[in-house]
Amino acid sequence: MLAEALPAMDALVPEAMAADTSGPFGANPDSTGESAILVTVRVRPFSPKEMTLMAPPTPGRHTIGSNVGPGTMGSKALRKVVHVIDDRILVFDPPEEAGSSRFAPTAPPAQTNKRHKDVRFAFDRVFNDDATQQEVYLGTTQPLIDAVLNGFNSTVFAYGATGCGKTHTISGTPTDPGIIFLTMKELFAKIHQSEHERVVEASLSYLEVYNETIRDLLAPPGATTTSLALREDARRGVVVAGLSEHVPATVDDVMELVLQGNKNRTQSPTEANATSSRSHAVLQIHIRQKNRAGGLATDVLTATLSLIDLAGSERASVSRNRGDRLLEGANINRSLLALANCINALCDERKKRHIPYRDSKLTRLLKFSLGGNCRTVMIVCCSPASTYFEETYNTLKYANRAKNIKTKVERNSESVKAHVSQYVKQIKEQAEEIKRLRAENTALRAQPGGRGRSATVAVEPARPTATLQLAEDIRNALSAAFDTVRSSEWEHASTAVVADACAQHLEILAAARTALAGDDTDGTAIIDLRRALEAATEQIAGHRGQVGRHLDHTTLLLTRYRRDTKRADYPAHPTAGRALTSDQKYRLDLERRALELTCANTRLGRAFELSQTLLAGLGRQLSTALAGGTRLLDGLSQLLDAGEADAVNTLRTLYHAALPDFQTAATGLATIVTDATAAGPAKWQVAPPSPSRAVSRLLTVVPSVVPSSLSSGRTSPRRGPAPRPRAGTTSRESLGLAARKPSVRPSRSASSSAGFPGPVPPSGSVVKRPRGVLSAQPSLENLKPAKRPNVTGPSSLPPLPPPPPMEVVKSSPSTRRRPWGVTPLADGSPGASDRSTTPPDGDSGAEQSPRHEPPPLDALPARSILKGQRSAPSYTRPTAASKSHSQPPTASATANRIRSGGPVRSATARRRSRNMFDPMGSKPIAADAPARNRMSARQFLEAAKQQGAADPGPARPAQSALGFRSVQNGPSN
Ligand SMILES: Nc1ncnc2c1ncn2[C@@H]1O[C@H](COP(=O)(O)OP(=O)(O)OP(=O)(O)O)[C@@H](O)[C@H]1O
Repeated sequence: MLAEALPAMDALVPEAMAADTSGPFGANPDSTGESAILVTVRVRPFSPKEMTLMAPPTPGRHTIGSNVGPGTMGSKALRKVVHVIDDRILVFDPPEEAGSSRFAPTAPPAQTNKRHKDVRFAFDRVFNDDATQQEVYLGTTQPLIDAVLNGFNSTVFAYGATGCGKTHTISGTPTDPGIIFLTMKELFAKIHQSEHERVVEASLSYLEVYNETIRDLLAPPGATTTSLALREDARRGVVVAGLSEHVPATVDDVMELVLQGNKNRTQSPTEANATSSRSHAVLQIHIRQKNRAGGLATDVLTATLSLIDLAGSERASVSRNRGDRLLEGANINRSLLALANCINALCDERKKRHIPYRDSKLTRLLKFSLGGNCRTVMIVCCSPASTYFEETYNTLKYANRAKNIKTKVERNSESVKAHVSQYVKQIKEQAEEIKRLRAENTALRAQPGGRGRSATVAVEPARPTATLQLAEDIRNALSAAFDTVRSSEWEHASTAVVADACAQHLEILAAARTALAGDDTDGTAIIDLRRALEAATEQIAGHRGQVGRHLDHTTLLLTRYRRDTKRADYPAHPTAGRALTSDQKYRLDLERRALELTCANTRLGRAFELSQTLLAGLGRQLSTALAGGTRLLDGLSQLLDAGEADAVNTLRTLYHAALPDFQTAATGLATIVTDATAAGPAKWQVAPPSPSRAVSRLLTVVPSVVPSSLSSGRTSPRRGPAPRPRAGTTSRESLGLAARKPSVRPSRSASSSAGFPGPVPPSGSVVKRPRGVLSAQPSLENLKPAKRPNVTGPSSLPPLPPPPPMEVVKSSPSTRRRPWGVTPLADGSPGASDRSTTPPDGDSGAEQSPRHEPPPLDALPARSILKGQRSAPSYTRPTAASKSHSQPPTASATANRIRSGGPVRSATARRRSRNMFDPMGSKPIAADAPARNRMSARQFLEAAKQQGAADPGPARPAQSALGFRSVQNGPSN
């Protein structure tokens, strides 16, 4: 009859309610990761007390307790206010007769004046009073177990008025266990099943919220149990500080802990419920799992399953509580009201911006279950009796509202990159386990009948030799299958490591390319560098493609081989199940486990070995990069030695752009070497290579290359115009540095036709940089013009002749000559200007400045020019006294030291700079490269000679060997 009435009932259900019933488990997230809270209702049977107030008893009706007698009908007569229609729909307070007529259409309608609410509710699942614990478990919590094992947080909470069956549903009784036990049983069974593939760690905590304080229900003896603090953690959500965590090994351990916690839970008899829970109890199981087979990066899945038994709401008038009970009741009601407010706000788009979670401890605890990353199931418990009329109605209303709450579900997966030292640890652990398993197996083999095994395994009568043979065959098949797997895994692991390295390489190159992208494109060397970088990127991308394909292939092979191992195992054998003794099965299990571990170990070993090799390779690459960097620095310092203003400005920019890359490379190198060192010796597999000598050497020089200001928030280089010379100093022009304004870049043809800009030092002279240029190395902002005597005001000065990039003094080793305009201080360091200083040879005729007189060109060895002040006599080398208030070493000196690995330049470095003027020094110079890059020292001198002879005029634009033009404008009026 009920079934006949159903279509009619369906038609009566409002659309809005019916719409939410799609799919029994709305807890599954949709494509946006949103998951509606699954709301289920459980109607408990009438209690014996309620039964006594009811009449007449319905035959076959379920009651709580078996010795319930028929009740009497009177003024206090109870009626049933909740009618379950089907597993989705219930009706609250239908008119008794109308309700009856609905269920029994043939019955005549009775007359009644009483108004009934007659509200129909649709939920994701409705359990009638005859539903068993198992049914409730299957319909609510069971689907969450897979979710938890897949890394999704999940919560189940029971909600309802006092005495409506929340504790019964969540905890149950020893004879009729509830959701906690059933969940744990299945969870642990699943963990056990996957133990060969995954390492699963389960821990458990149990707390109660009593009178707005949080107490640990499983606190170790002596530990404080009261008032634990709640904290919010961005990663783990809400965390209770100081809560004890327990690691149960079996489901029995879990039950023992839960029972112990329940004993500690605050429970008191009330008018409404003899075993009323006076607190909200929260049991949390934290699962953390990762694959046994370690790879380069291991995915770690974490999830928390919370099972919550809320305290029930109660009306003081009904419960007639006094004293402590009254206070408890008030607190319970307050927190449940806060919960109801949160539910309201979560369902109301206008209020969604502020959810009042902070109003109670309970709502703070449930914050992520209601509005966060969690799949949530709400079990609403209600009594069918009319004594609970208001409570049940309110409960159902809130439950109906809660259906609209959506949580955002995300998988808690984090990828943990395996450190080389982790491989070592894992390999060691697994090697020990293999050893132990093999030893156990051997011991078992040595004892026919398997009597040596643990007492838990029953001793079975010896089987005929045929079964022994069968076991042996299976064992051989297993070994063979695992051998294939092992070699395949070996290859797979290698490919995976290479693929990973490729990806990292590409990342590094991409970063370098981005860094270069913003550079001054006029520097040909930079353009070439960028091209080289792009070519390398393409090459590696191609390589990665190949490796990727290979990886796919090895993955396929591996899957196939692993399937073969399963086939070789004894459960797959048609007769093995019956023929083998449990001892034999046990041994085969051991064998399989040992083989699995051997495979994993081989794979790890391979990954470790390859990682080490790649790290060493990367170290080498970085050291090459650093060496390239030092050559770049060297080139820059040479250009700076040339003292041309445009070159200085451009190079300053380039130089500062290069420094951060340099620092990154240096830091990367340091990390690699630290990693390689930290890995420690892995004697049984491969010894980690010690950092190469080159790498160590580079490490020692890195700090001197990267200015300390960079590592501690570098002050940004001055990129604007150079500081104006202070009054009393000579203008830039007078120092031979070009004015900034007319920074016209030369065309290529102009640059090739232009020659050496200024005079060349005479034979037997050494070239000295004007004091102040590169005075503090390597940051160019320290570049200041040397102080010159303030001869006249700028406006009265006639145009100056082109200034020399370097100052020249005689290079007689015995004679220490001061450069023009520089007087050594008493301590021997270069000092103030001194016009009275005897000018160098050949300077005597110069009216304005003797230093402008070109010395005989051919007298100067090319090396002297190219090396600048490096070959200067002791003047440039500071004395002990000057070192003490020390200038940092010059850029070229540092670069030189890095390049040569010490204070002495290598023969190669000297030869290179003698033969070819390649400021970047990092690439072979192509035959068709621009002339400025191909100019040898000899050509350089020739050009300079011609230029010097052809046009010594003072106002000629100067052109450096790199093509940067220094425009000599003369003082402006
Ligand atoms: N489905 C059911 N089947 C049999 N007995 C039930 C069922 N639900 C509840 N009971 C019984 O009803 C009584 C009250 O239930 P329970 O203690 O679980 O209520 P509660 O909602 O937890 O109350 P409180 O909020 O006060 O703790 C208990 O004796 C319990 O065994």
